[in-house]
Amino acid sequence: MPFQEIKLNDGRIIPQIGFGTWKIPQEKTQDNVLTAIDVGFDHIDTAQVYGNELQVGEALKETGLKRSDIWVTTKWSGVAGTRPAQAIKQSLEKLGLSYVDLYLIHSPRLVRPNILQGWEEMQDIHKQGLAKSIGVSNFLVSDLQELESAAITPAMNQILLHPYVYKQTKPLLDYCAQKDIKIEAYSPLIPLTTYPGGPVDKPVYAIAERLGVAPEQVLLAWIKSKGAVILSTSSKKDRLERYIAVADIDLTEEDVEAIEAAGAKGPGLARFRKYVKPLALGLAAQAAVYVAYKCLLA
Ligand SMILES: NC(=O)c1ccc[n+]([C@@H]2O[C@H](COP(=O)([O-])OP(=O)(O)OC[C@H]3O[C@@H](n4cnc5c(N)ncnc54)[C@H](O)[C@@H]3O)[C@@H](O)[C@H]2O)c1
Ligand SMILES: OCCc1c[nH]c2ccccc12
Repeated sequence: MPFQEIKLNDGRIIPQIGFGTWKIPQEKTQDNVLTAIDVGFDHIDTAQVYGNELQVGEALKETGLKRSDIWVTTKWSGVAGTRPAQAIKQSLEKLGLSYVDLYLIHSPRLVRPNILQGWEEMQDIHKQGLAKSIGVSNFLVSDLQELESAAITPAMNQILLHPYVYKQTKPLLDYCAQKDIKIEAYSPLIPLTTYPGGPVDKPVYAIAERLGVAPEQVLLAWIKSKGAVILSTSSKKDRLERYIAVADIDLTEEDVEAIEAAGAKGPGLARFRKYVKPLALGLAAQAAVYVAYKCLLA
């Protein structure tokens, strides 16, 4: 099955595979983005904190693509204490765009404990037309529940998704499906990049051999089977071509189940999740403020 047209809850259609730009050095970003577009990517994912929006913008300018032919996502990351209203203007300036397709709150840490208030700032950006769609990233069910009374339901939750975290993430996936919040899967290749030799390798390599494809393609096809948007990256053209070719790779139900059964035997969320829990320093600071307050009252 080719990549699906994923329809967001605001009616817009997002391409199912996107090229991620995290950790790409500024001096390589323009070239890497041009290569990605050259092999067929029409969706680029960046963020305020990646520090390469200017170079993404240069690449977009160089392609001469019509604005409607490319999907651009960026994120408010709270760099230098910026709030969304200021951050989006800076991002658009760097990207050389008048709007982004999708604007995300990069982490719930940026808006806790006043999640709804932070989201209302995103709604203002949407109202002004600076972002055609708005969403969140790394949000838990408890974070999303805070937004149930909001005027706009987030269109997207961009999250860590790979077979080692699937079972524990399933309640979040189910909640998002129920609220029509679509999922973007980041770091889908972690079983190969960070945890090679783990239990998922066996089914992934066996399926890859049977289908005559590469193991990374099997992992991306597994994400595709979940109806999520795939975010991946590489500086290598041949790898990017393989990612795009996942459009033509379909796993059987047995393949999907074998990958998930092996994933459930792996290390789970505690090993891989980074951008969700409150910062340890934040908690320590909160505790210190509380103690100081109690001392003042005493
Ligand atoms: N919202 C967030 O908090 C968040 C967090 C992480 C990533 N992201 C986004 O998602 C994008 C993709 O994330 P990622 O870079 O972690 O993705 P990923 O898991 O797809 O890893 C990509 C890496 O895997 C390597 N790779 C490909 N095939 C391989 C193989 N067979 N063996 C070993 N390595 C192989 C590639 O060369 C590349 O370096 C990012 O660039 C960013 O845009 C967002
Ligand atoms: O998106 C990639 C991971 C990441 C890098 N810096 C961050 C700041 C906030 C949330 C996530 C990230």
